[in-house]
Amino acid sequence: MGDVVDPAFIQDAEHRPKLSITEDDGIPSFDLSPVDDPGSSEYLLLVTRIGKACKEWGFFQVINHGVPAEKRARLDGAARRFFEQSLEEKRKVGRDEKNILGYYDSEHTKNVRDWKEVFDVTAQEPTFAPASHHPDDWEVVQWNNRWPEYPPELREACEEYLLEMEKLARKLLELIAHSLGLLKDRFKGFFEEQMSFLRLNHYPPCPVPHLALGVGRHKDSGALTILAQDDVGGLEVKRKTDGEWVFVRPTPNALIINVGDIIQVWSNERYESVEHRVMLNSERDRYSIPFFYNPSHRVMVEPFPELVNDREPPKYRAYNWGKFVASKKRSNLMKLDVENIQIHHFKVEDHEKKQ
Ligand SMILES: O=C(O)CCC(=O)C(=O)O
Ligand SMILES: [Fe+2]
Repeated sequence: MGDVVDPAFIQDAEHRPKLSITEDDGIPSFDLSPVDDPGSSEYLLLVTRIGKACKEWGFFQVINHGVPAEKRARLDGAARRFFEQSLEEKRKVGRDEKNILGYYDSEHTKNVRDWKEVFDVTAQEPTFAPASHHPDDWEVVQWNNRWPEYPPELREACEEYLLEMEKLARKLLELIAHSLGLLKDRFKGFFEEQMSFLRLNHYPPCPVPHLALGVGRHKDSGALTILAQDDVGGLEVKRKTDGEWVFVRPTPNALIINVGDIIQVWSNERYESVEHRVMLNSERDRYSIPFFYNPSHRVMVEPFPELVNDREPPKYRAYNWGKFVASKKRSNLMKLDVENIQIHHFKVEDHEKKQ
């Protein structure tokens, strides 16, 4: 990315990272092996702990999650080989307005450019999505994956890893449903015709890690994210108790889970989607692979009636997931100088609530 740093990458002073890192015990960590034995006391304990972590942190880490290490290693290797190529090669599978998937290197978060390059792969081929953000336009388009010639194993590595991610996401949502007192399969129907996707992230070394970020502070807008990070580290989570940015120490083969905005709305804010960001460093390349578990574009996202009552009326109005994504993509692509669409735009204000 050159020696002279493009000002587009520079964060406002208040959002710049502190390079000395804050570590407390960090986000909670769980062994997921009891998941295959529902009804056992270990399973119930896990449900309680996951509920607590979702409430207190919005983030947790899991080990013994059932995703085979060799599948992760294979994808990691393929991702590194893909990003090693020249920009010209990578741009052959570059994203544009029509083709939303594939490679790009100029994402902005809150209008500051992220120091990273990515390759996006959809979980369901094809993925159906609204053609536009216009509320009256119900035309649906298809998103298809773009596969580069090199490395040839990338496609299969993504496809087999995606199946593992879906399996794990379903299990995690069952645990989360239990923890909210909902039926185990309460979330399931929303993910038929899902809009989930896998993102391969590469953060090159940065000459100004004190001024720029790999990903600026943000919340994930989908339901659930499952993140694999390498051993370099850089992810920071905003601690709910005091707003401090807390470093997420890399743990070999662990996966990091966070609840997204959709779970915040579904749960009527019992659980909150938490801000996070990615710090850079001047020496090492960092790679990470988030899987974003997203429902069908048809889904109207709103608080579950089971979690709403007279004392806790719905905190959000229903919104359509597909249109939400379409509005977000539009403002990202056009770099509109307005705030991106956010769930708080659907928030029921206090004065609108029934007394
Ligand atoms: O790379 C990471 O550790 C996190 C990336 C992330 O938060 C995102 O892509 O939404
Ligand atoms: Fe994120």
